[in-house]
Formats: sequence, C-alpha cells, structure tokens
Amino acid sequence: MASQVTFIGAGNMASAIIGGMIDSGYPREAITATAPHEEALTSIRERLGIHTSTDNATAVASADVVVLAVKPQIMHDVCSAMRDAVQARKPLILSVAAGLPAETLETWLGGELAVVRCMPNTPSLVGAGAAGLYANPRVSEAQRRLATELLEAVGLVEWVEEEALLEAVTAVSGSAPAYFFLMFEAMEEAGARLGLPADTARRLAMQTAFGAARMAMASDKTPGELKRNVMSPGGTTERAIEHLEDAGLRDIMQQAMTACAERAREMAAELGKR
Ligand SMILES: NC(=O)C1=CN([C@@H]2O[C@H](COP(=O)(O)OP(=O)(O)OC[C@H]3O[C@@H](n4cnc5c(N)ncnc54)[C@H](OP(=O)(O)O)[C@@H]3O)[C@@H](O)[C@H]2O)C=CC1
Ligand SMILES: O=C(O)[C@@H]1CCC=N1
Repeated sequence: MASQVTFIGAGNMASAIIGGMIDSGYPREAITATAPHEEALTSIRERLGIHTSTDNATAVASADVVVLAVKPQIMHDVCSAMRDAVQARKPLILSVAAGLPAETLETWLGGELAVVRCMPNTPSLVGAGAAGLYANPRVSEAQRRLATELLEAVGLVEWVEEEALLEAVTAVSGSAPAYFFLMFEAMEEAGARLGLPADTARRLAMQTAFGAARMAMASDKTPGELKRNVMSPGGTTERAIEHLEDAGLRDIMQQAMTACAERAREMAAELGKR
C-alpha cells in the first residue's frame, strides 16, 4: 500500500509536488494537504482529488510522511502546534522550506525524528525542477527512496551527504532560475537595441536556452566542447564569447554564487535561533 503523505501547506510548492505525484501515478487517496482556510482547500481538493484538512495535528496523525511546505517564518509555530501528534506517530519529515536546518526542525517537532531537508527550485512548478536533498542520520534507506520518489515527480533529485552542501545547492539550482531570467532580460534588451521587436527577442532567447539545456543534457560532450562547436574560427560566436570572457563572466558567476551560498548560511543561522 502507498505511504500516506500529508502536506502541511497547500501553496505553490505543495501543489506542484502533489500534481507531479498524481501525474506519475501516486494514489490520490494517499495524499492529504492542509491550510488554515477551507476556501483555498476547496479548490485544491476539487482540482487534484486529494484529502484536505484545516487541522494539521489530525492530518499528521495517520501520515507516514509529513511534507513541511509553509513559509519558513511561520514554521516554528506550525511545528510547535503539531509536535504531540508528530511524536505519537514519528513519520518521516520532509521539509522544502528554504534555510531551516534539519536539527532545528527536529527540535521544534520534539526530537528523535527522521528528517529530509530539500532545496527545490521554482521550475518544479512546471515539472522541470532541480532539488538537492539531505537526510539526517535517522532516515532509513526506504525513507530515502520515498523522498526521492516524491521529489522526482517534479524534476531532478540529487542527494548531498553534508547538510552544509545545501548552501552550494542553493547557489547552483535553488536561486539559479533567477540568474537565467536575468540573462533573458539582458538578451531581450540587447536584441531590441539591435532592432528586433522585444517579444521576438524574448521568444528567441528563451527557446535557445531551452534548446541549449536539452542539447547539453542529451549529449556526451562537455559544455565546453558544445560551446566550441558553435564557435566557427574567426566567426560571430567567437567574437561574442571573447567579450563575455574579457568582461569576467566566470569571475562574476563565482562571486555571485559565493554570495548566494553565504546568504543561505546566514539565513540558516537567523531562522534557527528561535
Ligand atoms: N515557491 C518556490 O518556488 C519555492 C519555495 N520554497 C519553500 O517552500 C515553502 C512553501 O513556499 P510556497 O509554496 O511558495 O508558499 P505559499 O505561500 O504558496 O504556500 C504556503 C502554504 O502554507 C499555508 N499555510 C499558512 N499557514 C499555515 C498553517 N498554519 N498550517 C498549514 N498551512 C499553512 C498557506 O495557506 P494560505 O495561503 O491560506 O495562508 C499556503 O497554502 C517555503 O518554506 C519556501 O521556502 C523553496 C524553494 C522554492
Ligand atoms: O531567494 C531565496 O531566499 C529563496 C531560496 C532559494 C530560492 N529562493
């Protein structure tokens, strides 16, 4: 029988994962989602055909997995209020909340719990996410497989063996959709200055990013080799790449991603203080 999965929170992240689970054949009757107001739940219940509840403690009472999908700022209060119900059942805790350390969540929920912490990203909303997962030592192999199954429903899953590496995951994939969106903005602006209608430039830039990602994922060649294949000697691409290299693009990425990982570390310290 399928594991009973209760989502605490029924917003963007929870709906994305639930939608992906259902699309990949997970039984709807084994899924419950909670939120404070019935109105929001009615729509998700009608759309996805899952169970819903406004009572977190009751919803976790029969859960094998509890997915924490509320905002990090309210997590302390949410965890404290369902602590007894969680301790009575000791389900696997799977948190998608940015920044909150596994040990902090375990403590807020009363201790001695198997906790998987996940750093997802927004393309999960269209089934093309990338997530880094960390398991605390209490997580069993079967629970790891289950967490993998749930997150693979919305994209790629990569496990890290040290929790601190989730800060690097934040820099490489959690925050990274925004780097590409910035690149789209810049390419649209540059394309428009070169005379294209802005929306034409935008569509061309996005399709090219999509194609480049698909091609790189399907190819045995390294990104460097694929890049060189586009660069005819003395041609247009070579000129553009020279500009990007001379302007220090690699250094800029290094600095931006280091700053991102440092901020993830600071946020973990701030959020874990309560
Ligand atoms: N959005 C994203 O792409 C990403 C999100 N995350 C993480 O995912 C988590 C959820 O984010 P996201 O889905 O975007 O947020 P949303 O605001 O979309 O969803 C939060 C959900 O929690 C519900 N909620 C609020 N209070 C309670 C409560 N006391 N008990 C149960 N449910 C409650 C909200 O209900 P209501 O709306 O009625 O208040 C809402 O359904 C966050 O911790 C975030 O850090 C991580 C990476 C990317
Ligand atoms: O910007 C943030 O803090 C969150 C974490 C990863 C993506 N968004």
